[in-house]
Amino acid sequence: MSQPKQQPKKRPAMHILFADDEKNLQELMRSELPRMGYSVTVCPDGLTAVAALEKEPFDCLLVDLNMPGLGGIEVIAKARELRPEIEVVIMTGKPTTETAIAAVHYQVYDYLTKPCRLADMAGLLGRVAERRQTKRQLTALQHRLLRAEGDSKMVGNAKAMHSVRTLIAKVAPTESTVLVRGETGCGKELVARAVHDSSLRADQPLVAINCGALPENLIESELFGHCKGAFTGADAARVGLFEVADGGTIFLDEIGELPLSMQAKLLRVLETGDIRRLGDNQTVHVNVRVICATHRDLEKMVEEGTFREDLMFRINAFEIEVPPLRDRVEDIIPLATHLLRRHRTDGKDDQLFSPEAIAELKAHQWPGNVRELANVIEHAAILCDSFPIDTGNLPRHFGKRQLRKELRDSEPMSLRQLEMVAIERALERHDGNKAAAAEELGVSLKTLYNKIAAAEEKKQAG
Ligand SMILES: Nc1ncnc2c1ncn2[C@@H]1O[C@H](COP(=O)(O)OP(=O)(O)OP(=O)(O)O)[C@@H](O)[C@H]1O
Repeated sequence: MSQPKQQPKKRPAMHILFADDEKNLQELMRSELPRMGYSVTVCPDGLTAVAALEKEPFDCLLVDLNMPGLGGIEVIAKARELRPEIEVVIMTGKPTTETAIAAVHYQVYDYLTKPCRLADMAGLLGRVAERRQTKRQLTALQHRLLRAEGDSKMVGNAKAMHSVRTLIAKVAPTESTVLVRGETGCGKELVARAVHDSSLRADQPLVAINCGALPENLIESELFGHCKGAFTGADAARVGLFEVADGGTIFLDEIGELPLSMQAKLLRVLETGDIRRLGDNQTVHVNVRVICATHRDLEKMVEEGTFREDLMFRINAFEIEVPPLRDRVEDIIPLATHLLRRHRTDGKDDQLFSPEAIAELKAHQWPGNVRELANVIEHAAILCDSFPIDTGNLPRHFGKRQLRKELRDSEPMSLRQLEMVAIERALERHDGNKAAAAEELGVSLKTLYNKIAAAEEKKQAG
């Protein structure tokens, strides 16, 4: 006969540490808290509570302030030290200013005045549990984001990136609006994050929005929010991203894609700091630092009448130009290694790519910059069973596409001429460094010298 399936044991919604010297309350909590769906450890005094905190983690500390020996505030101070993530709820007979100040200091979530009704306690603990759940979800989301987008670490030491790093360091601690320019996928958002992370607002939110990704009618409500009923479909009020970013930074990516009507509204907000939710006639003042980015030629757009000149002057007070990846060839392999680590942890850093794969990666022109490199590396990480990654693991036709396009667009050439084009390109990319060019081309330094000498001879002869 088959055994009836055992139901998996339901995990309690929270593990609570209850500390109070009143015996009848201890008994009550021992029976009532599990009935509310929580597990509980009951302690009769402060010292026992601290010992329990040292032994195991808890979600919530429910603590009486007036206990003999170690008082509630001391227990809370110790809890913050041992378990910084714990939520604290105070129980007190008569709240005083001192306890209120201590509560703020130790980030106490809320308090219950004794004698309290069980229903009030259940309501409060329900809110604490929700808060724990939200925090857990936030951590999970941050983890997913980290896997998808990587951390904010800027990899690469190429000379072309030195001025970018210097500019970030200079502008970050100021309140200046920053315009990050550069081709698509070259790391503009990463630069914006670096500015925010090194600024005085680093512990406040950085909110990013892609101005090109939303239809015109949605972007205003996304940026400034709306009231209930402001337009068809606005079933509930919504806070805009400027309000979410209050105290922090807003990153307006692809600012060049912002429709003209929105440009005027954005300019007003940048000048006054006042925003108005759609459908509202009240304004709200926000304190937000603005960083914009674009791959478009804003000056040309101004000439063509598609971008407001006054807005351009407002946002380009300080510019950072991120160089394309093809101008920092020496960063390609360190970047590829860094990007590969998003997917694979095995293999030694210096044995992840074969010399041929390295040559192909370095020779590619990377029109999609680091984002394109990230995609190529993700593809290779999936295909490669064991390291090193070889050319066969790179996407099909990778590297050849660019050459084919150049060949299509060029005059007819001999093979020797074609070889020289490749050599000249490699030398250009490596600032004339022949050893680096030879490595990229997959030939020895001697062969490279021979080929250059032969080409010179031919030129002089004819
Ligand atoms: N120097 C770098 N070091 C590490 N990772 C980088 C670097 N530059 C770019 N990346 C990574 O490449 C990807 C693209 O970068 P990012 O989104 O910052 O580019 P972007 O210029 O803002 O792109 P778009 O033009 O599409 O908005 C991201 O995953 C980012 O983490």
